[in-house]
Amino acid sequence: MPAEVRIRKIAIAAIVASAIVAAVPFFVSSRVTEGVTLLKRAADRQNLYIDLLSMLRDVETSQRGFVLSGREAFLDPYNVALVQIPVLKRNLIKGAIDAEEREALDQIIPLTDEKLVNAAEGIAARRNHDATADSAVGSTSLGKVQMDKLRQLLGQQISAMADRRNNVRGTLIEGSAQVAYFSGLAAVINTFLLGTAVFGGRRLLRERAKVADQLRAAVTLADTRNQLMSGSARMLQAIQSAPTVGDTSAILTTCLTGLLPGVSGTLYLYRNSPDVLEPLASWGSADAAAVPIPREDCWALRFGRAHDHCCDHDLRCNHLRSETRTQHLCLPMVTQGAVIGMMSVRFDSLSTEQFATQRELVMALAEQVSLALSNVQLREALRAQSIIDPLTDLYNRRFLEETLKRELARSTRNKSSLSVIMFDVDHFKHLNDTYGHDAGDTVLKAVAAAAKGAVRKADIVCRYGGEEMIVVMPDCAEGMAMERAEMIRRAIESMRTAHGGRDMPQVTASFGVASHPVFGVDGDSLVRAADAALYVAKRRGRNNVQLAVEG
Ligand SMILES: Nc1nc2c(ncn2[C@@H]2O[C@H](COP(=O)(O)OP(=O)(O)OP(=O)(O)O)[C@@H](O)[C@H]2O)c(=O)[nH]1
Repeated sequence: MPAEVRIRKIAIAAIVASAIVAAVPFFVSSRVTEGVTLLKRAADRQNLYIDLLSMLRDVETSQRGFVLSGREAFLDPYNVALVQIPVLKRNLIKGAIDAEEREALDQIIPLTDEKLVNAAEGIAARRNHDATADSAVGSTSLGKVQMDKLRQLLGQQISAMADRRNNVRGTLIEGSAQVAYFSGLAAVINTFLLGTAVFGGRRLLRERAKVADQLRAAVTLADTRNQLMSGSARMLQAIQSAPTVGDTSAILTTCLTGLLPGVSGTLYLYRNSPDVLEPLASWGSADAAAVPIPREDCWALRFGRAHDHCCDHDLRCNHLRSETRTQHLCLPMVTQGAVIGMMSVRFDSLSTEQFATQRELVMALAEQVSLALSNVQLREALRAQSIIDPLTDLYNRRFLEETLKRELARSTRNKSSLSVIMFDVDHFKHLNDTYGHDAGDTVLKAVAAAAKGAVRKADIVCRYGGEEMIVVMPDCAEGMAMERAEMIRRAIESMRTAHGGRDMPQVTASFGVASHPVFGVDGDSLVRAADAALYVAKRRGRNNVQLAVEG
């Protein structure tokens, strides 16, 4: 039964029961009221009988005093009684309580009248004769007999009224006890019903508050999930658009801090070695200067599955040895069956419920981030393959052409200079023919490395084709380019190589230098000018640097 219906039923029962219980004392108390009226009536009647008796005594005493003394003053109480007794009689007759009393009154009233007549006769006789007149004395004697009878009858009524009062008083005490009992009972029952209704109401309110809390929590959870979904979608989109894996570092730090409140961590990737994890990004309160960690330092990578560090009994990874007792999770980052890295996560002061939710979220995010990062890695690799010459590790000709075009445009825009150095290994055919093609390859690699080592970071060293190489030097005028070419020449001349356990002979190279805009305004004309200068260098005995001729 729904709680509301239950409460409504209890409330109706409480109202009905209170009405019934309240009516009981009312009925009981009406009986008490009736008893009080009876009590008062019995008391009034008792007083009437007492008064009548008292008046009759006055009549008796007055009469006797007057008969004996003949003094009128003795008749004062008699005269008062003559006025009062008729009133008393009327009241007694009018208010007779029951047949029994009426029967008694039937004796008392006539006897009272007779007594008054007797007294009047005695008094009259005394007035007419002297004090010793027989009639006066005789009436006094009769009066005494009458008085004795009246005293007896009135005494009986006074006692009867006293008994009646006692009975009514007993009934009243009993009624009061009943009123007290029922009032107490009513109070107890009402308190119980009221308590039940209040308790039920409170329970209902609590249940309602609980449901409201659950609803609020569900809405908050849905909001949080929506925010998470849109936040993680934004992060993944940003990762996908990053040109290199290195560029995803800042994206991960920013986005993961926002997406995972109360969670800190570091994301590691295998980059240059399959045995060493290199930190890519840290977020939250994790150490931003995380260091590379050997693969075997992490149990998650050894087991190939998520590894929790929740209590002292969990195996603790070496890379977490300095961490105190917070909850940790190490998570291999797997994509298409291959482990590309590891996420080490710390949960800062989360409740058990929050921990479970955040852990689930971290697992889901790690999976998505793994996929996105592996896409970036793949794209980076493909891109590198398409622009990097696999033998010398220099940029290839395609990249050179693109770069030259872009750099020339920038140079024109900025009105800055740009130089191109073209160089070619001398007598390379002879070296190939003498030591073999593989030995030639070794020398080419060494020449490329020497050239790269002799130029600035901003300069772009490319393999133009065969044993020909070009260096594009942005913001570099011809004088500086000549110097730089000379440095490369000396670096090649002084390098020592070996192949197949045999020392290779010293190699040299010839150089042609051309600068923009003096020797050419576009890439082709600039390269042609450098090539022409290189040709001059070859003709002038090789192993030298020549500046292009203004054309
Ligand atoms: N080992 C090797 N040889 C290459 C490669 N590319 C081109 N060559 C060779 O480089 C040689 C270039 O020879 P040439 O153009 O005659 O020039 P050279 O022998 O260096 O003579 P000069 O340039 O006049 O000093 C050819 O024998 C090519 O086969 C390469 O990738 N590896």
